[in-house]
Amino acid sequence: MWKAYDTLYQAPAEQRAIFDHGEPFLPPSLREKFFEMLKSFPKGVDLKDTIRLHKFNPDDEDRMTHVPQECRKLLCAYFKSVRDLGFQILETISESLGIERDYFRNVTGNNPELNVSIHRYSPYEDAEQRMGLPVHVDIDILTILLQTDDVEGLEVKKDDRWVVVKPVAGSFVINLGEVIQAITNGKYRSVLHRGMLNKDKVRSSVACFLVPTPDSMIEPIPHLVTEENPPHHLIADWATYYHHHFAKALKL
Ligand SMILES: O=C(O)CCC(=O)C(=O)O
Ligand SMILES: [Fe+2]
Repeated sequence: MWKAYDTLYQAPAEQRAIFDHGEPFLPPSLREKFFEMLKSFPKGVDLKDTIRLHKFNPDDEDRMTHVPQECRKLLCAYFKSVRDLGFQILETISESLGIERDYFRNVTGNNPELNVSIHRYSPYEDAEQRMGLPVHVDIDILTILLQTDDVEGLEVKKDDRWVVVKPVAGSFVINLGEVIQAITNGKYRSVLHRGMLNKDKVRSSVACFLVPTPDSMIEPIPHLVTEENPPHHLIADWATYYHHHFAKALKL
């Protein structure tokens, strides 16, 4: 994957403009408001560059003519494996809940498409302004994250403290997204996290997001809803849920 990363980042601006979705994966109606909000973010935000592949279907290599030819095969092979790993983890979670193995995959529309964020965090001296990616939870089903082996930066909130997720060579970080939390009615929780800059090294990460199809209903598994534990989240199709999430985040 790192070879493909280099190819993507070395691509000339005109070519990058074609394959890079550019802005975050937002509902179109909220884009303007989001960009306004971005202006108020701390300076450190400018020190992260992100290439975004939106609705990336690794089964569709032949139709991927916008992606640099030299890394097309590699990207498809990598994201196919990563998607499979994600589906396997979902099956394991299903087993732990006593539901059919392919429950999550089915209720989220069996989506072959992924969203991908390929981050490059530049080094930054000023310790006060080190954040590259602001605090958030992933608004997807599940995220499979590859990070540079030897540079720390990812932090998760645990018991009101920020804890560094130390890179382990040859491993992925798995983040549960808000969709898992909604479907399991809080039994599995998504975690607050952020991406910090390093004082003297570049840090890179590749986040692969499993997402529902727009018309999938996001609703809790019936046996996880009780009188004491009513539904925690909005029950709606994914397009509505997604819009609602960002509207709330942007305080609309
Ligand atoms: O760079 C990282 O380690 C975090 C990336 C991330 O959280 C995201 O893209 O949602
Ligand atoms: Fe994230």
